[in-house]
Amino acid sequence: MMSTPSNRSRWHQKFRVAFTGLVEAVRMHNSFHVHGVMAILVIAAAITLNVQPWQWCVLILSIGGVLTAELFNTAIEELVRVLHPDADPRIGRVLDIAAAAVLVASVTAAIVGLVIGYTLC
Ligand SMILES: Nc1ncnc2c1ncn2[C@@H]1O[C@H](COP(=O)(O)OP(=O)(O)OP(=O)(O)O)[C@@H](O)[C@H]1O
Repeated sequence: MMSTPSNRSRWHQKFRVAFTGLVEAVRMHNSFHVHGVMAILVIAAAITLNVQPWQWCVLILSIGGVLTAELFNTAIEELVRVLHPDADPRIGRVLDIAAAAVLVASVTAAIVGLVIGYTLC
């Protein structure tokens, strides 16, 4: 299919709103700073240990998984703040489950990093 100027501007708009969302999430939530520092440390270790291309892929997928989980968690938190700012145990459960998704992604990523690090030492 031909890429028309209107298609291109629609895609440009999609990238623009997604990038704006990313910047907003990082600006408003400190958790991203922690994940960012961890990601930089992992990338620095991977460069120092001269990891294989497939190991790079696994590490990048793990980092992406954590950041994606944190973005969904942040989106749910922001939605709750707008739609239901009052305390409610049912809302609390939803937020706890979203936080659990970040925990699972982070622990999995840490195990992946440890396994790759162990095989290289
Ligand atoms: N409206 C609410 N009703 C019930 N419990 C809530 C509500 N808002 C927050 N909580 C409880 O507080 C916990 C922390 O929620 P909060 O949205 O403050 O995340 P946070 O600690 O600020 O996370 P982050 O650092 O990612 O912003 C939730 O997991 C939930 O248990």
